[in-house]
Amino acid sequence: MVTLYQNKVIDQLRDALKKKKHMVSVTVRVGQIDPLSFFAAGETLFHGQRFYWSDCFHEHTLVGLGHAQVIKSEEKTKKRFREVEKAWQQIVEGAFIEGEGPLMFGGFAFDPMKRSAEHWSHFPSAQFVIPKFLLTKRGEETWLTVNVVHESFAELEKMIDSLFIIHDEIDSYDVEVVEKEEVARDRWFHAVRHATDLIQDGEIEKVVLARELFLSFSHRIDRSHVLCSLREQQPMSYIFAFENGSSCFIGASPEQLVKKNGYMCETACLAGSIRRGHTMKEDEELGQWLLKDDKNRREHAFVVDMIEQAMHEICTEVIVPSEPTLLKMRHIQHLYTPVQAKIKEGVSIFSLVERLHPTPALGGFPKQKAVQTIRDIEPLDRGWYAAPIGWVHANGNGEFAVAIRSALLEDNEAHLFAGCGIVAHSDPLSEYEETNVKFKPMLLALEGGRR
Ligand SMILES: C=C(O[C@H]1C=CC=C(C(=O)O)[C@@H]1O)C(=O)O
Ligand SMILES: [Mg+2]
Repeated sequence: MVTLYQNKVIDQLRDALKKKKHMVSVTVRVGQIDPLSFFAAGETLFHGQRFYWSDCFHEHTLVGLGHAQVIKSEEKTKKRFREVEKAWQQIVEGAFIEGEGPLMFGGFAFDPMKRSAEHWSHFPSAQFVIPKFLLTKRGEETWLTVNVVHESFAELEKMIDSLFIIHDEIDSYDVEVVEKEEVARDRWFHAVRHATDLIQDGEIEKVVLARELFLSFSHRIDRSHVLCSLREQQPMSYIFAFENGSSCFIGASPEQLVKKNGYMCETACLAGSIRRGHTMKEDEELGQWLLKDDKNRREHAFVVDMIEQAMHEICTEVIVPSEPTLLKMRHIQHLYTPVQAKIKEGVSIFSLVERLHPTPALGGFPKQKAVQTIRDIEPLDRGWYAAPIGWVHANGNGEFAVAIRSALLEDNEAHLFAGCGIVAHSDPLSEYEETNVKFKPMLLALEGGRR
């Protein structure tokens, strides 16, 4: 099925390629296409090379298919942020751009110094991709960007045609859990007690400890179905998926790391949690309790203080509300303080990410000691969990979320991750319960249910 815009994109590409630049990026306006159908349309041709992103308002959605170029870093230090930035600048400088321009999507490992698990082997210290096909939906408008490095027209035409085959609604999904294991449960409890000892001895003030659930299912996990459930069930979260080889990192995170739009930037402090109530009255009472609870307010205050300080170093006009409010997701409510600022001249989105990661909502406080403590006592490899994931446009704008409430999928298996902020008066059992609530969004989406 060849439509008007498919012809248009091919014609524009034909002209653009005459410019003999390293990469050609052409964007055309297209009609209404559901981003998830587009993701599903890439299943055969681009399996292992797809990504999906939608922001927490579900107003800005990106779907990438295929790899025009890939930026990878195995650098174990902060240099990885600059390596990625440099490689991206070179690509943008060498590109011929017609229309919106290319963007890249990808993420970073939480702590490249602690890499051990085989299941994370497809996910390096940093990896970003410039897709061959990028669908962008903002509000009611949709664009298709085609990025070409070395591709024949015949191949391109074939690919484009295959992407516009209309897919039926993604319907219900029948899978059963055949195995469920709480990975290193006892060692996690031990780590929490160890952390509270360190805090009480004054060694450290806060540390976030994560645990892992391993699940295997009766059938291969269908990534489009999981995204569809997440999109339906978590309307206030960033929805993301990043395929790499046979693995896919996927999730629905309520936590923004940073957004840059020209000179303006936003970030958010999200820490301190309680479940949702069964009735409106109970929900309201739980929320009020959370707003006043000392232990949760401490967890939250570390994040606000660190982010405020980091922002003052690279921004001006930093606005931080004096009191947190509640951010209510389907299963959980959090203490939430949004932050806005004006970025100083020359500060890129990469420097913002480098400065902020990991905030005390994911690492702890002080930062270096917290990361070292996690490295020493947490019984798992976080891989890309709790690390920055997001996009950067050729114009320097971009947005990153913190990849929590997430899972790593391979075939019929899933590794789920959830953590909690440990402070002086943390009770191991309540922290354990808190992580159980944080597992729920992914569990529900994987099981395909509607609880
Ligand atoms: C580390 C996670 O959550 C963080 C974000 C919000 C609230 C948190 C908390 O209350 O402990 C955590 O700091 C996770 O979901 O895996
Ligand atoms: Mg907590």
